[in-house]
Amino acid sequence: MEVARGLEGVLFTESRMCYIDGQQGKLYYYGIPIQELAEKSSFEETTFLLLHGRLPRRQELEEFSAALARRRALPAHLLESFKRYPVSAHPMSFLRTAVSEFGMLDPTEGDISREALYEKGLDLIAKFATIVAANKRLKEGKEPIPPREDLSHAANFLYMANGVEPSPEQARLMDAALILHAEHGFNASTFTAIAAFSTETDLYSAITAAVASLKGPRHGGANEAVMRMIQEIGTPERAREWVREKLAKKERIMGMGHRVYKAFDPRAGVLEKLARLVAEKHGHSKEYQILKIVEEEAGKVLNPRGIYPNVDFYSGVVYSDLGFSLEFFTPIFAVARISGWVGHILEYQELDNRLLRPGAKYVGELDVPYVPLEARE
Ligand SMILES: CC(=O)SCCNC(=O)CCNC(=O)[C@H](O)C(C)(C)COP(=O)(O)OP(=O)(O)OC[C@H]1O[C@@H](n2cnc3c(N)ncnc32)[C@H](O)[C@@H]1OP(=O)(O)O
Ligand SMILES: O=C([O-])CC(=O)C(=O)O
Repeated sequence: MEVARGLEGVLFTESRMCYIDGQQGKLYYYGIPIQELAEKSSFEETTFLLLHGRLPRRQELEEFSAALARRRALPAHLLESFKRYPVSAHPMSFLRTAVSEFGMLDPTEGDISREALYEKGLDLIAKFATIVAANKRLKEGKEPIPPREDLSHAANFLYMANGVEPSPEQARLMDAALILHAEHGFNASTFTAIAAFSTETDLYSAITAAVASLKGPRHGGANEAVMRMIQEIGTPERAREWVREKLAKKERIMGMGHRVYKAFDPRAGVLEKLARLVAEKHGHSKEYQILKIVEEEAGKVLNPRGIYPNVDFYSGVVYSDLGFSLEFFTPIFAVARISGWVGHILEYQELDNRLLRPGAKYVGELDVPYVPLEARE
């Protein structure tokens, strides 16, 4: 049997949730093009789609949105614990620990019946935003702000994070970003969640594992790395030379390249437009200009090899504009992706539900004699 390095090209299950055409740069959630969802949908509606496989009717959407809103507040015990987490911790470590601790507070933690999974999933989807916003406030030396039920998920997230009600335009930007990041097939973190869940572990454990996987700079952590790259480059004038030097040293340009897309990631296309909008309107033009030059200069070498900007390339410019420092970029990704993780766990349990256990080609020796300790060289 051939080794599929990095599991590339391996199909391990079926799914209806997401279709990616990597050659054409197209993405669909349950068959709906991502651009349409980003423009017309809301995080709540897209989450309903990911959990139910279809768009909600008006009343269903109202009830679903209200159910999420009711679940936003965190238990007092968890809020107290947050104050004892190290302030210096990375927000992804904070989130990973918070999800794990939240699981310990659930007396029915291990119930993985479909109904329980759905309810616990809704709880996590609602609470991720509250956890990340509370962490932001604590890092800023301020008290966490309790959620409001009268705001949309995106608007309430910004309200809790920044302490002021966002403008409709800001809420719309956050909504679009959350929709764009909500789902992407069997990326590393979703696969991690499924691998964990396939052992019939509890939902919190599977999601804790997924958060841990998203943190890595080859995956969700790349959005933070892109902003660090912008800071290192410093000025648009330096960008071309920086890229040439980087590529000459065979180093990677963060936010570019993808296992599946060999064309422009359609999400990066939408985010580029949003980043341009905030650059023109609100003065993040330096960051945006640097990215445009990096995209062009690196593209000369990388585009012919099928390497283009991915979802993590332009998102940070939008998040900065919404008041977040770079350490919070990956947690914002998680606030969105939790919907995809929960959706996939529900789907996997229904469609497949088999233990994941790949193999490796053995390349070691056999029947190696056991040498007693005294006799070893
Ligand atoms: C939400 C997301 O997870 S999107 C991805 C976020 N990650 C990043 O932006 C990090 C930068 N990108 C990368 O590291 C890669 O493109 C990955 C890990 C995302 C996907 O790569 P893979 O499909 O596994 O390809 P692999 O790592 O084998 O690279 C193939 C070749 O392309 C090159 N390459 C891939 N990405 C880049 C890049 N960003 N810059 C420069 N070269 C690159 C590699 O150096 C390698 O070259 P070689 O064949 O000469 O050794
Ligand atoms: O699909 C992947 O491998 C990574 C990605 O873009 C995502 O998780 O959004």
